[in-house]
Amino acid sequence: MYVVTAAEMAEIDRMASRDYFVPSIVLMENAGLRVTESIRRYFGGRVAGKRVLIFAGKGNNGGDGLVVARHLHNEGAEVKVFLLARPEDLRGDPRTNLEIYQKMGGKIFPILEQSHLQRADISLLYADLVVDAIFGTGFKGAALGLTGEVIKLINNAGKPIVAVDLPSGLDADTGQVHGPCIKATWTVTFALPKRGLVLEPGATLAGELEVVDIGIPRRLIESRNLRLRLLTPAWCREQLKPRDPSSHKGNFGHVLVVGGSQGMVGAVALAALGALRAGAGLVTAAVPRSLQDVLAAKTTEVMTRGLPEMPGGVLSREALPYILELLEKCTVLAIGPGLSRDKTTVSLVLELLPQVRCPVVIDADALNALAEDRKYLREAEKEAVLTPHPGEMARLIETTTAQVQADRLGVATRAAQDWRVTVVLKGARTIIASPSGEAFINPTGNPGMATAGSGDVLTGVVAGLIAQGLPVPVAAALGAYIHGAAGDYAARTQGQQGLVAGDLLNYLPRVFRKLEARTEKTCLGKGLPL
Ligand SMILES: NC(=O)C1=CN([C@@H]2O[C@H](COP(=O)(O)OP(=O)(O)OC[C@H]3O[C@@H](n4cnc5c(N)ncnc54)[C@H](O)[C@@H]3O)[C@@H](O)[C@H]2O)[C@H](O)CC1
Ligand SMILES: [K+]
Repeated sequence: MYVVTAAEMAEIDRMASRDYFVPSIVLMENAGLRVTESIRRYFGGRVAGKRVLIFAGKGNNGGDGLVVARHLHNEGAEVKVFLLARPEDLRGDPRTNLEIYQKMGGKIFPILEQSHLQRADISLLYADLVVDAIFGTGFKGAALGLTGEVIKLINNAGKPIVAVDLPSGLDADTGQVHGPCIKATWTVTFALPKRGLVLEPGATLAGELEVVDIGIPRRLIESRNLRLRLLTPAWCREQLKPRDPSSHKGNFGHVLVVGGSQGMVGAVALAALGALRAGAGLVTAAVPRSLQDVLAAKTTEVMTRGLPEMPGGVLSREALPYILELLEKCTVLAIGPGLSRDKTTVSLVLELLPQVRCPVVIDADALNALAEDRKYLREAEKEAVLTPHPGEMARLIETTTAQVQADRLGVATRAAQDWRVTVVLKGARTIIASPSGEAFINPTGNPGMATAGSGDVLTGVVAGLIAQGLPVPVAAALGAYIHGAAGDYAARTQGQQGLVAGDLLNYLPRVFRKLEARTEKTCLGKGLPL
């Protein structure tokens, strides 16, 4: 499902009217009807007698709200519209809908000064539902003054809130807030999700996300060369091909995992088992020689190799020829889990990577090695996936973690295009950016996954999918979705607090089964329904 900026949505809106002759008031009517339908479902099919407050701004978002008011009024709901503008300030479609609603006897209450807040406050006490139609994609900056007061009043009333198109106060493009913002129970957004609805904190402020069709021609949307998508079960299912009955393990690739150091062999085990759980045919894990037996004991199905090491149990430069020889039989390399930041290991990584001829997944301490010398990133021809968390990303681009988090999408897409790699910027709503400029936002995952080893499992899953022949950016996006969905599954079954990385390995097969079963309805924002 494509995700758009406010400007992209406005352009699509304009073209729907200008080039496809869809009158804007028809789009507004459809938008209002879809919100009304959602509200009717929320009330179990009947709105008669329900007390619904609609807070409307002066723009088209407010216009949508007036359409909702009209239909709910017609169906017998007790509707009050609080208008955050003078009626004469409304123009065009919003004005038309205001006049229709008033003509039908609908009630309008102005909120133009502090004294008007009291009536709103009292009405909120008795409300069954609040409709937020104050601001949509036209919002900029921060909701100050009276408007900010109204948003806080609504949030503090403790009533269910449905946001029209966007929670008011949210930046439609970044998902950031710079002032008061509606905390919606759910959001009904039109045509396509806006970026701010699928990036934190916007994704949380939006509540459950419902994307509704308002009659914008599909051909128009497809003609827009949109580059950002929200990962959905439907998209993931399309990437998973059923297995040929005559397949054998050689058909599903061979992953080589290189990593480990004294005290950090578990990371390699998690990555190697993640690759197997993702469906790789064979997995070899190569670690410092003194750790090989420990690793073998932890990973029955994984082939293990001991490599030359330094005192203290880190890989030495002598490991290079051994790794290159192992790579001759492998389809993909995953390097980094548990490697350590020892300077010998750093020089090994920097010498090895330019010689790797197969796709490579670079994680953890291998990323930190690249932060010491970006020559490989800048110059080498490669098929690589980098899987940094925000701190590793900050080191790679020599900035702060806060700056990475302030523009996750921009940072990931720029790095992917500058270095011609696929970047998986981990964190809430992982971003997957490809060298071609295409990007994905992953809606699955939860804070329970902020636990040691979770990233190692992801590294293995991505490598395991590449091993089976998926294009590198697709494997990275699919891997992120499935990894997060396994975490959602685990959290729903056993809670977030006690979740450990090994649990993800146990839930991966169930996520694949649900996707393969092709029975899942498409859902947004909350991973796979269970
Ligand atoms: N295809 C579609 O998606 C359709 C969308 N519709 C709705 O239209 C809005 C966008 O409408 P627009 O008039 O451009 O903007 P808003 O309604 O969001 O109103 C903004 C309004 O408020 C003023 N404003 C902006 N920032 C601030 C601020 N910080 N403080 C105070 N006031 C502010 C600004 O001047 C505008 O006047 C979209 O979200 C949908 O709900 C169509 O109805 C149907 C098709
Ligand atoms: K709104």
